[in-house]
Amino acid sequence: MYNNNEWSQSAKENTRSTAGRQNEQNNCNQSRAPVQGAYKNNKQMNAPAPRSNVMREKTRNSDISHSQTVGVQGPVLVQDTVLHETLEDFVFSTTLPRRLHTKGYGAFGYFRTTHSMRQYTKAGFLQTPNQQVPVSVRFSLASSNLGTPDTLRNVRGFSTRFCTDEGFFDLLCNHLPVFFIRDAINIPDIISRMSPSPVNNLNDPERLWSLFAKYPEATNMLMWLYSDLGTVKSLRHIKGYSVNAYVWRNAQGVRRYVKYHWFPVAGARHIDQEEAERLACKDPDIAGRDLYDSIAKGRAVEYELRVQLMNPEDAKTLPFDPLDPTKLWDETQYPLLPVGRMVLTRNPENYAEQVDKLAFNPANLVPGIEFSDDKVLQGRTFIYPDAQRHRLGPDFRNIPVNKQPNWSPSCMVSSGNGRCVSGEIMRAGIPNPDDYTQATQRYESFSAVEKKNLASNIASGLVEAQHNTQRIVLWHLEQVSPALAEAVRNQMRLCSNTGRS
Ligand code: HEM
Repeated sequence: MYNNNEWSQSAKENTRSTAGRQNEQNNCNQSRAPVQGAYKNNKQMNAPAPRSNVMREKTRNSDISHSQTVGVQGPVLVQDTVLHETLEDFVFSTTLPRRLHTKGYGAFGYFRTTHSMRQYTKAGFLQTPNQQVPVSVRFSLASSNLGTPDTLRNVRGFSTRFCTDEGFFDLLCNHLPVFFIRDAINIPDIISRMSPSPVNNLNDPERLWSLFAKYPEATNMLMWLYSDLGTVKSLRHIKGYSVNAYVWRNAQGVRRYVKYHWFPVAGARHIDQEEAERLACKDPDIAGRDLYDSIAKGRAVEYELRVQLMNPEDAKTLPFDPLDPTKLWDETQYPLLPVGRMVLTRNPENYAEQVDKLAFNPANLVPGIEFSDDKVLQGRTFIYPDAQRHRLGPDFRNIPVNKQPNWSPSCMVSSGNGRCVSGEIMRAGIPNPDDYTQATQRYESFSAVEKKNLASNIASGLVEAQHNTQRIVLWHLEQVSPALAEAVRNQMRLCSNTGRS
């Protein structure tokens, strides 16, 4: 039990500890944040009073586990600033959730360059083998709320902050290599179709499947998301893809397009829909727990970084637009070059401060790494800090986990300096959309079991959509492969007959 003096002393210590904790929680300094002291004080403050003291303390003004009242049962005084502060602290203790990628988990460690990339980029941390920089990583579920089960069909986010001598380089990746659309202006529409109905807040298959009906360019993503790669139980076993192409520029000013790929050293693994649904009931946080427990047991979680590089001139001869994020680059034509290895060794000690407040931004680049003209990436360049101003406040860059020494807007890397670009201003689609070729290649690469699962995964959702939406989606599938469309139709009949979806 605290008397007044003890309490105010404790409160002061607590405030000090919190400030200290924040300062020490710049994830990049890799020190273990000494947070225990702060928690201990919190625990002491919240600990129930020993029973023998309760009656005696009831009559005292110093008992901060009770509101200030007139008499024992009397009304609570508005002047009770202790009560007011306590409740305000509680109400304002959380930040707003992310608009996308809401549910997530964090881990920290380091990235070591294994192969010099000097030939391709002047980025300081990629010049010499064995250079090492601290990293912060957040894994997430793209379309989620805080209660979304980890295993359900979804895109997983895989964001890494490299804390380099030249500033933060944020590499935001997804676990699937292609995206739904090729122009950022369509994002609000597709996110709204993936979200619960505004009428009743329930998931509505018609909304989701109307997305695949409306956007033919999403057909390639459909092949990836509705294969068993869309269901995952361990983040230690996912790949990561930048999806968008960026630009690397070397010291001589030569520009190359680059796509990033993470490979889990423990191997890539996924599960099927049935297993995903079973695990969603058993442990909705299974992927986060698996990550945390592995690191807590001292088992490092590792990924290898590789890149594909392309001469921008190739865009003139390729059958598709290499800056279209609904497309992959052929790995035989653009081989994966090893760059380095990331090792995650440390769990967060305070998720709210160290992970939730991380403000990843595809515009956090370092000299030698720039944007390409990919229309989705260009749309992303300013919306992340806008979202973070709203979510974390206008001072989000000064939150310890986001703070870079001597940062000012002039530290941002502006892409494309020196390029000469001209043309008529317009709103137009790309000349070579080619929405189905890669989807067909993907489908043809599947084994018999993978083809069967894809058809049944699509059918179990599509069967719930309206007839016209089903008709259009089946038409897109027909363009991919008549055999796939037929398999989905058969599965849908089966679902309707058995009343199972
Ligand atoms: C125009 C298209 C897109 C828009 C408008 C958009 C917007 C956003 C926004 C607003 C957030 C939340 C930011 C925050 O509050 O901190 C977010 C998070 C994220 N986005 Fe995007 N996004 C787009 C496309 C993509 C693509 C193509 C990728 C693929 C790599 C991607 C990967 C991520 C990841 C991994 C996160 C989670 C970051 C974290 O863990 O904090 N996004 N996005």
